[in-house]
Amino acid sequence: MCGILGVVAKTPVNQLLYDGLLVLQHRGQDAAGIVTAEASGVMHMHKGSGLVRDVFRTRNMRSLMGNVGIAHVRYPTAGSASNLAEAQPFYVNSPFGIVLAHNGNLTNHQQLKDDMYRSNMRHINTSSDSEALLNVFAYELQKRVKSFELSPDTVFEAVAAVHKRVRGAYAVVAVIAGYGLVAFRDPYGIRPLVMGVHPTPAGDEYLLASESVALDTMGFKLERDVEPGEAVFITMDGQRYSRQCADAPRLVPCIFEHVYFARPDSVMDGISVYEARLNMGDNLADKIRRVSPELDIDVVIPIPDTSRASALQLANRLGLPYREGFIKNRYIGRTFIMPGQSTRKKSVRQKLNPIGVEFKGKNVMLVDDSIVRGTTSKEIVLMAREAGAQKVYFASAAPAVRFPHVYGIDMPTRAELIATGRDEAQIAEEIGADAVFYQDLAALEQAVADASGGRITTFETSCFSGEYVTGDIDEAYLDQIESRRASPLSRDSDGGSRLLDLNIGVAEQNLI
Ligand SMILES: O=P(O)(O)OC[C@H]1O[C@H](OP(=O)(O)OP(=O)(O)O)[C@H](O)[C@@H]1O
Ligand SMILES: NC(=O)CC[C@H](N)C(=O)O
Ligand SMILES: [Mg+2]
Repeated sequence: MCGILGVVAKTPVNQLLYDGLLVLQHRGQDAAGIVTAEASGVMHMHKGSGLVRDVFRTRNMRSLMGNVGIAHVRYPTAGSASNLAEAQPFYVNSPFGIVLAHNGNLTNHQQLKDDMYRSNMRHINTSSDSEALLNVFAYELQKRVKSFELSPDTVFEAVAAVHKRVRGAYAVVAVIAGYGLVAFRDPYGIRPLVMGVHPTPAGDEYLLASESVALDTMGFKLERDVEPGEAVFITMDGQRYSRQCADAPRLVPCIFEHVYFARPDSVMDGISVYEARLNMGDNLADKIRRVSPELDIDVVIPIPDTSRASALQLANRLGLPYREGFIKNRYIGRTFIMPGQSTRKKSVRQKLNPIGVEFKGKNVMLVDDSIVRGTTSKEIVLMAREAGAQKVYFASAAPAVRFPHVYGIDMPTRAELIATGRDEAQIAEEIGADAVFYQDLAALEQAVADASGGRITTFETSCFSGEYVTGDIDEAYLDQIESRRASPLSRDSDGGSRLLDLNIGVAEQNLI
């Protein structure tokens, strides 16, 4: 998952975008970038590999001038990890000059890349699907612009054309130099995008973000979500226009945002992530009581951070004590979104350390939000036993992850998933637990639907169900992404910093 921001303000936006990226850091730790735009049309970019605080220095911030801008934190799903050439935003110089930041993953990006080259004579220089997306948008806009007068209608027609050509998940913010900010969301609204307003004496300012937490902390009031298929165009001087650009939009948001990705203090599509997680805890408790009414649990312990809300509620519902048995090193990032299995494995032990007294001689119920590769659960169960636990049960607030995720979460091969080819008893054995309990999919959907007040009942659940909402994913597609990933030339080895871009600042540590 990535985090995106787009802003049209009345004063310089460099600090606001930097601060906003810091609150979206949990959505991507691989690279970060900001582009600001001046009314004259001049744009400034700085991006680099690593965490937000490592990419931007004071001197870089000073060069980011302008009252309009976009920003991105990357967690790669296409192309390769730690490849500076794929850090976002991307830039293309025609028409007008456009920069774009994308959260999601396009399922037809190879096709798009070919079409761009063969039919539209546009060169895509990286393996990033987002660069392809930018070029599709630029091409469709160029086809429609007649002069230097760019009307909202033309922008919306270009977005409508993008919806027709592009498949998969995309929440997008872009700046058209000298004209304004464009934001749009795919016709299923798989990835989130919220819009906030900040009134000033000089007029309203607008901030679009992946999560509402960025609006809260920047002093913007959450106004609404960008609708699935909708595009919003805000001119440099703050005139706002919006239009539905998809033929058959239908909100089917990604349920994994609520399970793991988003911060609990965010509200997306009107759903409080925190409330959804509390409901998951309730439903998981009911399942445990139903399938193992005699289970002898002394204490419920969360695997920090993400499972805390669900674990707390599960303990309440079962009438059991809840204890913080693992202390998290706050300086280690999220392990699931780190590239490379060996880094992830090492990080679990660096990140979490048990408090002996909570384990010694006890039967513990460990609760996590999800078990994906099993990296965390295997280490944690072992740590609980080493700390003296008698029995170790493990509960997951999400169902077993059995299918690749193709819409912006990096879990593409079935071979990597611990649940592949194993039932619950075998998974328990694999992670060394006495028993494993998974949430049922219907109960997970119910938990999130309840948090929406019953307004939203369908979710993108493919990694649990194998049903892909965009309708273009079949066995052959999954086999193809799996074989590409398994090949020695894929991902990290794609390497090389083929950086062709706006005259930008690049974090210096990457210029070796
Ligand atoms: O089965 P796995 O492949 O290990 O993946 C699942 C684990 O990874 C995530 O934690 P992460 O450390 O990324 O973030 P958190 O601190 O927000 O829980 C998630 O919360 C699970 O704990
Ligand atoms: N996680 C995401 O949203 C990734 C965006 C884009 N597919 C990339 O790999 O850069
Ligand atoms: Mg975790």
